[in-house]
Amino acid sequence: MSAAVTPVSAAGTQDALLQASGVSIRFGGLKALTDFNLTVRQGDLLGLIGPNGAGKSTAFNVLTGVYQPTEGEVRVAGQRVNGWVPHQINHLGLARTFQNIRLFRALTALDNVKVACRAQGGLHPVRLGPMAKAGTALRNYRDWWRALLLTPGFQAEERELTRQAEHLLEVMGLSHRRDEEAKNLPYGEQRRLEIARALGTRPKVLLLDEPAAGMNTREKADLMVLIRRLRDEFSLGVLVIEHDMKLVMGICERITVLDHGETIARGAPAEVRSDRKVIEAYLGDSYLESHGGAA
Ligand SMILES: Nc1ncnc2c1ncn2[C@@H]1O[C@H](COP(=O)(O)OP(=O)(O)OP(=O)(O)O)[C@@H](O)[C@H]1O
Repeated sequence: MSAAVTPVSAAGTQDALLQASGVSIRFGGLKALTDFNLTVRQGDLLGLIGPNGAGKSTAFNVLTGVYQPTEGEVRVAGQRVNGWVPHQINHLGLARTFQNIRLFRALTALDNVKVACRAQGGLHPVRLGPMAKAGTALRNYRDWWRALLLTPGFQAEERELTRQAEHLLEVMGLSHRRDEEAKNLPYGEQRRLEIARALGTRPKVLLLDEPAAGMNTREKADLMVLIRRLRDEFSLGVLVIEHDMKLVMGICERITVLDHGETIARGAPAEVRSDRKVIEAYLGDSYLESHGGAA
């Protein structure tokens, strides 16, 4: 099914948690993403695939405020976020993991998640007026003293943050790593810790950039089950970039395929994997042969 056959529907935009409309971005002469459209709603489990350099990570970076679109619009929870920076967009309920793991390597697994849980309690300084900024500064000053004096209120908050972080470690199967430094965890567990940390910010939409990279077959199979469980348990919309076709085709209900920044196909896994353009640009005929032919 081609992208032209299934345009993004304008219907139901109110319940869209994340929406990209006509998003393009250029780096000098290179159009890294052209007229990109995507809608994520609660309960969605969507995939974004394509060959190396197709624009997948660029799409994530535009959606999360790392890059600003040259054209088009990004909305999170109905709010236009063009010009916003990543932590502001995160506060609206969008969290992500990275292709190259970005944990606080010298912090324990627990503290990595606690940092995220704590950050969610903060404000959006860039959007605040002078009065609100002064209020934030005062609050920071007060919090600094509370932490220094270990007031009962501070200790109660700490206990609650620890409880939340421990729960997320448990969900991600990492309780046994609670007090280990992130850098000492096996690669697959570091990837799961990144997801736990993203969940710490209490997102409504979770973007996973190659979550199975570097995992063995068993870990990938477990991850498939886990991603579905997270979607259901945390009432999320999930968007996954992944090169492992078994994983993408196995869990995603709809898939968008990019090539040279253009959306060349969009649809259910069965439609996408039998699309001639997708086979030519990405899957290759060997994929077809090993998966019993195409339409
Ligand atoms: N900051 C940047 N400046 C210049 N060019 C960039 C920048 N970021 C990405 N690009 C270019 O945009 C294109 C898309 O890159 P992107 O990383 O999004 O691809 P990808 O689909 O994620 O690839 P991969 O599967 O290898 O991660 C590439 O040609 C890349 O070199």
